[in-house]
Parts: sequence; structure tokens; C-alpha cells
Amino acid sequence: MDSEAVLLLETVNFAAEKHRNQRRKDPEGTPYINHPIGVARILSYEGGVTDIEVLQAALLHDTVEDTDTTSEELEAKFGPIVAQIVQEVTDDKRLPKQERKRLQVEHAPCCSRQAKLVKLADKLYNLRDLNAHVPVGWSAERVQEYFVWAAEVVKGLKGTNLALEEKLEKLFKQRGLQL
Ligand SMILES: Nc1nc2c(ncn2[C@@H]2O[C@H](COP(=O)(O)OP(=O)(O)O)[C@@H](OP(=O)(O)OP(=O)(O)O)[C@H]2O)c(=O)[nH]1
Ligand SMILES: [Mn+2]
Repeated sequence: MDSEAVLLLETVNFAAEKHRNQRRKDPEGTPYINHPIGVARILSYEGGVTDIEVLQAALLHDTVEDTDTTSEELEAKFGPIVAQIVQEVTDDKRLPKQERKRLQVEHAPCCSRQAKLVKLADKLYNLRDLNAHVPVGWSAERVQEYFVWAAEVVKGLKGTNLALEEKLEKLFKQRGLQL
């Protein structure tokens, strides 16, 4: 087998073990790992991305933020570039939520191109998920606020991947928002 395929299976297995006890916020409690796998798949299948480190970072993108995984652990197992991309898309959970959200808008334009790709696909997945079902406990207003905020983040990611940006733009338009 191709060495990149081996690497991707190693990566998806690592992410699955780390997220094994987590569920999405949808009423069915979908396994959390569906999200990182879907983000990597958006990059590959819809974005035409072939950069293996970006696809690995997509699979791992929520491990440091949402599990006991450390950046050092990722670096030792997957190398400094993958660890760096994941670090760039990791929110500091010690900060209040509003501050975290503000920092995403502020930092988006300064991210590396590789991190911008992961962020575009992450937002596309989450916005589609919101259109498919409202997370448990969320009001319609909270859903709309997420779209408004995501549009601000995506503005700072423009000029990275046209296919993904066009798909995001359509979703924002449906909500009366422009990029
Ligand atoms: N739309 C949706 N999102 C869900 C669901 N289950 C879990 N999530 C996660 O919830 C996060 C968005 O919810 P918020 O309330 O805004 O953020 P928080 O969980 O970090 O506090 C996303 O985190 P993230 O991927 O780290 O992205 P980001 O929003 O922080 O950029 C998303 O992946 C679901 O069923 N639908
Ligand atoms: Mn995510």
C-alpha cells in the first residue's frame, strides 16, 4: 500500500481513539469522529487538496482543543508541520467563550495557508451540520449568530480555496449574509 494511505489510516485511528467517548450535539448523538473525518473529506473530495499534512491536520484538528492530546504528542507522532497546523486551529479553552470567538476572527487572516484550508473546511462542515439539525439546546437565534460569526472568520480566510469559498458563500447568502 501507498505510504500516504498508511499515514492517513494511522492518523484517523489516532483521532478515533482520542475522540472515542465524545458525541456531536445533534439529537442522535452522532460519534464526534464523524466531524474530523468529514472535514478531511471536504478538503480532499470537494477542495481538491492533496497535501497529506493538511489532510492529517484536518483529522486531528479538534484533538488538542477537545481531548487530553498535547501538541508535543502530535509532534512526536506526526511531525512538526502537522502539529503546527493543529496548533493554529486550536482555541484556548481557558479563555471565556466570547474572547475565543473574537480571537478566531482576529487571527484568521494571519494563519498559514495550510491552517486556513482546515478552518474553511471546519466551518463548511459545521454550517452544513447546523442546516441539517439544530444542536440540542440551541435556539434559532443562536444558530443565526453562529452563521454571522462564521462569516466574519471566513472573510479572513479568503483567497485560499475557491471551491470551498464558493460553497460557504452560498450558505451565507441563504442566511442573508455576505462575505
Ligand atoms: N454545528 C454543529 N456543531 C457541533 C455539533 N456538535 C458539536 N459541535 C461543535 O460545536 C462547536 C460550535 O459550538 P459553539 O457553542 O459555538 O462552540 P464551543 O462548543 O467551542 O463552545 C464546533 O466546534 P469546532 O469544530 O471546534 O469549531 P468552531 O465553531 O469552534 O470554529 C462544532 O464542531 C453539532 O451537532 N452541530
Ligand atoms: Mn471542528
